[in-house]
Amino acid sequence: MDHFIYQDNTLYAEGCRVNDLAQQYGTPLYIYSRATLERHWHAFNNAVADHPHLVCYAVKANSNLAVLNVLARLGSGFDIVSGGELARVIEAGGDPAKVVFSGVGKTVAEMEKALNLGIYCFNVESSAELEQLNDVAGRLGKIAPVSLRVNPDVDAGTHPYISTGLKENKFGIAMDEAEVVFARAHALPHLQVKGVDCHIGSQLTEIQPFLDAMDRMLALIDRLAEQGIVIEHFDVGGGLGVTYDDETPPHPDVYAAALLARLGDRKLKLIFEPGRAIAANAGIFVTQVLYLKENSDKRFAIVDGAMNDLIRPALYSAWQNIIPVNPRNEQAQVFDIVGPVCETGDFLGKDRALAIAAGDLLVVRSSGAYGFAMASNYNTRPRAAEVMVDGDKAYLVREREKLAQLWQGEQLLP
Ligand SMILES: Cc1ncc(COP(=O)(O)O)c(C=O)c1O
Ligand SMILES: N[C@@H](CCCC[NH3+])C(=O)O
Repeated sequence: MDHFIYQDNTLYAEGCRVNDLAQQYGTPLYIYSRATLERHWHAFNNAVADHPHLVCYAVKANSNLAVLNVLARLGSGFDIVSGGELARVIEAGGDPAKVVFSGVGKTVAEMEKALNLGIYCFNVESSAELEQLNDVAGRLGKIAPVSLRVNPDVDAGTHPYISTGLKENKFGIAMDEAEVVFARAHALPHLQVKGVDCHIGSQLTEIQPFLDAMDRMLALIDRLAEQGIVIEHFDVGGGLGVTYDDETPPHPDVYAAALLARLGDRKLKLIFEPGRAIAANAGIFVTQVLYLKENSDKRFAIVDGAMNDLIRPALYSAWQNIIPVNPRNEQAQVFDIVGPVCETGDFLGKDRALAIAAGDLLVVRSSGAYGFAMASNYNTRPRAAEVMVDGDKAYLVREREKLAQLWQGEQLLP
């Protein structure tokens, strides 16, 4: 069930009118639906049913504290990639014992913090990181739980910028080195080998690449067992795609069933790191049309939201649906929806057929993941406010930045 639907010619976010939220909090504005976040998380968690597992929401997709808090209350785990994300998970009430720490560049300070909090596992991405983690753990008198992220060299069939599982990508340990690095991890005194991890990319709409990666990982796990290295969990990463346009990604039930079938009778605990599948369609981005403008071959709608707020169209040529909050019963015309930022790449959508006038509100759908999380202050624009709706209530979960806040900590020369 969609929680962003029209009633009486006006768009609602759950029980709240988007017009009212835009009026109250101003635009550009992100709106998230608690019910959708919960439904998506349960869809994942229920898909794996009673097989031992942990759903670790990928915080990078949307790290708003209220979003994290909604998921923490469901008992979610979290996949983090920085000390900042770890701090936010803790602030939001997340359980550090359900945190996995991914990323190719963990610093000593981040390792210390995570060890002191007692996270579930470090997903280690190189031999150098492994040695560093062993040293840090030894210094703190701790044993670091580790999983090695192995690069399976499979083509995820997604945008090259968000494909991570090919051998030319910077992520993970090469398959042909994996056994040597596992043996080293096993031998190091301040590490405990727990798992094998892989993540092959984002916005995957087919199951096959996941299964190809899994087959390679399971073969590795079997070879490790022969060497006496017992693996407790297999972290399948994130990457399950969503529908932005006409994509038909597998439902979590189908995806999980396919993975479980591949597992056979192995007793491995499964860890999932979904980000987009939970957050993308739980959020919308609301922007107001400032001006309409026409030149000899293009019609533009200049809106108050821009690439600094939502960079996916500019960065990946990503297509996200753009709809009016109050549809007009008039002839549609074709517009490029562009922001005020001084870049030709500053567009939210191109060639969209819409009936609109200055002052109208537009919604960019599927903006809950990699929307606000990738926002910047480019062109010294304050970042948008964020609102969470819960039935007919709405909560401001992050204020719009004020210009003065942008200058916090900045100084003139003496
Ligand atoms: C290690 C890791 N885990 C999980 C994710 C989340 O991916 P997605 O949002 O596609 O589920 C990412 C991002 O691609 C990632 O790099
Ligand atoms: N930011 C990307 C996804 C990257 C996933 C992070 N590993 C997107 O918006 O599609």
